[in-house]
Amino acid sequence: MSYAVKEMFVTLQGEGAQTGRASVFCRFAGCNLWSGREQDRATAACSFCDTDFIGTDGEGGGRFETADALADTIAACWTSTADESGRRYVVFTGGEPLLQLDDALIAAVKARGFEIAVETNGTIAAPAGIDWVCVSPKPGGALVQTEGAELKLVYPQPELPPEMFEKLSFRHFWLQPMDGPDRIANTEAAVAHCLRHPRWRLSLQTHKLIGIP
Ligand SMILES: C[S@@+](CC[C@H](N)C(=O)[O-])C[C@H]1O[C@@H](n2cnc3c(N)ncnc32)[C@H](O)[C@@H]1O
Ligand SMILES: Nc1nc2[nH]cc(C(=O)O)c2c(=O)[nH]1
Ligand code: SF4
Ligand SMILES: [Mg+2]
Repeated sequence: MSYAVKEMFVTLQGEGAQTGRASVFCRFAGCNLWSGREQDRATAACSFCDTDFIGTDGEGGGRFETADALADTIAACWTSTADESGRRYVVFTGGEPLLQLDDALIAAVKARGFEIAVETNGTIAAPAGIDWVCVSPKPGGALVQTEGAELKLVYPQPELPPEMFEKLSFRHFWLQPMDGPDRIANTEAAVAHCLRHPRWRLSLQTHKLIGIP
């Protein structure tokens, strides 16, 4: 199958337990919970998205006809900045990456020495072979992927109180303040929740704080 990639770049993972880690970000085009058009935002299943994932016109984006072609581009992206001491790491995100990430692409990036992470809304089961699954539940999408490395709940979402998720099989439980007009109040509320409920830790979008992608 072919793959539609909005953009690809090297940066530090900004969120969750892998914060600070050098990563290739491969952002797939398209999502199952929002069209990506502003006129559809209010009625979308996920309405607070901070990302442009429409099309393939971003930096490093494009259409890739084969898994090998995309994996070669990911590997070239890594070597454009990192030395070859190993620790190759690719984060598949989007949009919703599990609409496109398949066994062939997993095998192709693994063959090039990458550890694989995915950022998903949890509405599609993750294929085998992903090393780090981060699930971020959304109100308009039934949760199918109920285990993984970390659950990162954007906070607050009145329909999704943190208690709903505490029994699920994740190693880390994060509250990430919802960015947007209420970011400061949302951050205060997330801090207050983490203080009262120590199972939850605060995840800040550190890349935004320091102005990197
Ligand atoms: C753009 S999404 C793409 C991956 C996938 N569709 C998902 O929702 O997890 C990447 C991460 O950003 C988070 N995110 C999106 N909009 C946000 C916002 N306004 N404030 C904080 N986090 C946000 C998502 O919850 C997810 O953890
Ligand atoms: N630096 C950085 N870290 C991130 N972690 C998750 C992101 C995403 O949009 O999926 C993201 C992103 O867009 N940039
Ligand atoms: S599910 Fe993820 S990519 Fe899709 S609209 Fe929501 S935050 Fe954005
Ligand atoms: Mg982002």
